Formats: sequence, structure tokens, C-alpha cells
Amino acid sequence: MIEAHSLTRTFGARRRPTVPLAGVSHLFGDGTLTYLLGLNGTGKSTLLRCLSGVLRPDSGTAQVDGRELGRTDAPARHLGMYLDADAFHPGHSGRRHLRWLAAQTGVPAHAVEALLRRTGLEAVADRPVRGYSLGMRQRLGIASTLVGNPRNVILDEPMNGLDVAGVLWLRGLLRAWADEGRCVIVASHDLAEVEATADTVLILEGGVIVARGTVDEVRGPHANLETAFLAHVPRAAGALRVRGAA
Ligand SMILES: Nc1ncnc2c1ncn2[C@@H]1O[C@H](COP(=O)(O)OP(=O)(O)OP(=O)(O)O)[C@@H](O)[C@H]1O
Repeated sequence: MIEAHSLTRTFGARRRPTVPLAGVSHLFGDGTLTYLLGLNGTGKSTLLRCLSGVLRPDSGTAQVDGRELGRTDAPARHLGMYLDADAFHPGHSGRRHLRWLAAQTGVPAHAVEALLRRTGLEAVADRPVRGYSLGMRQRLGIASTLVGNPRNVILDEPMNGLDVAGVLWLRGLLRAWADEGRCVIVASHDLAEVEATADTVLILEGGVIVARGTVDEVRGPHANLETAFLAHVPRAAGALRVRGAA
């Protein structure tokens, strides 16, 4: 369970700040696959980073399993996160990266072999990450979240770059995590994927959550999640008109 309470975060100059989070509160429940939607630059990554303890909010709190992550004795058992496809040492192999994480977490090195198998990275495990495709890096990032067998998982656009087999695999993995009782939070732009698989959907716009609920609740009277999104985020519909696409 992850709880955001009145999170605010501002970037930039005081006179003209960017305000991605202007008081965001939400309880991300156990056993729930929650997708976070919003236009580019809306604040999805900022929210995920605040929830993960990577970024300090200006005000408000984020608690994982009822406590600030930094105050838990074994953070990796509470939270697995994958926020950046470029967050690997380019000269390290996938196996070395995962073994390093395992050592940090007190997980035996042999567990890494199972993770490499589970994420389809065995064949490239000893190659430097600098030679990995985006999809391979995504798989390595997803493997990284699993090292501590955490109760909560946060992923920022993990489907980008995955091939068809990878998308199907990750879809099954996310579902399995939630069904096992984990709290799973994923930022995405893939509305069709979200519509087909989410338990809960949040739409972030203007620093706040403008829609939340099950797919049915967020879709409301609209034909699909795409038209619902355009209704919840008028700025998106306006941008379409400006570009002559609608
Ligand atoms: N470290 C930073 N310094 C300054 N501005 C930042 C920083 N991180 C994020 N921002 C700004 O905060 C806003 C929200 O960015 P964020 O990355 O959270 O958006 P996002 O919804 O994840 O976008 P995308 O869909 O493009 O990934 C943007 O205007 C971005 O430029």
C-alpha cells in the first residue's frame, strides 16, 4: 500500500514555477494495478519519484506500507521501482547489475539467475548494458524491481520499446503481481493497454488528479478511454484542434 497525502512539488524560478504536483492525495491499494495517465510533462514521473522517495516533495507525505520508505528497515522489501531506462552503468553487464543490487539487498547471488531467466535476459546477461536495446534495458529495469521481492512496485512507462512478446509477458507479470496482493503503479501513455488491464486509473492534469476510479468509472458515458481522456483533459483536445487533427 502506498499513500500520497497532499503532495506538492514545484520546479524552476519562483516567479514562473512549473507546478507538476499541487496537492495530490491518493491511496494506492494492495492487490491493485493502478495506471497513471497524463499528457507529456504533466507530472507522472514527478509523482512516481515522490512516492519512491527519490525526490523530496515541497510539502505533503508519501508512505509505503504505512511508513516513510527511509524509515523502514528493509526498503527493498517494501518497494521495487524502475523509473529510468538509462539508470544503468553502461559498462556493467545485466548480470553484474542485478548481482550488485542483490548484494545491496541481502539477496543471494543465485537468485539473480532465476531473475535473468524470468525476464528473458539470459542470452545477453554478460553483455555490457551499453549494447542493450531499449526493450532489453526495460527488461533489466523490470528485473531490478524484482530483486527484493517487494510488496509494492512502481514502473515508469515500462512497455516502451518492448516487442509483442515482451508486452504480453509484462502484461501477465503486472497482473500476477497485483493478484498476489502487491500494490502496482505504472505510468503509461498506452490507453488501449490501460483500458484492457487496469484496476484503477488516475488522470493527472494541472497538478491534480482530475479523474480516478475503475476503467468503467473513468470512461463514464464515453465510448472508450481515449474519448474519456480528451473530455477529462480539455487541453489535449485543444492541442488536437490546433494541429488540425480533429
Ligand atoms: N529535475 C527537474 N528540473 C526542472 N524541471 C523538472 C524536473 N523534473 C521535471 N521537471 C518538470 O516538471 C514537469 C513534469 O515533468 P514529469 O517528468 O513529471 O512529467 P511526465 O508526466 O512524467 O511527462 P512524460 O509523459 O513526458 O514522461 C515538466 O514540466 C518537467 O519539465
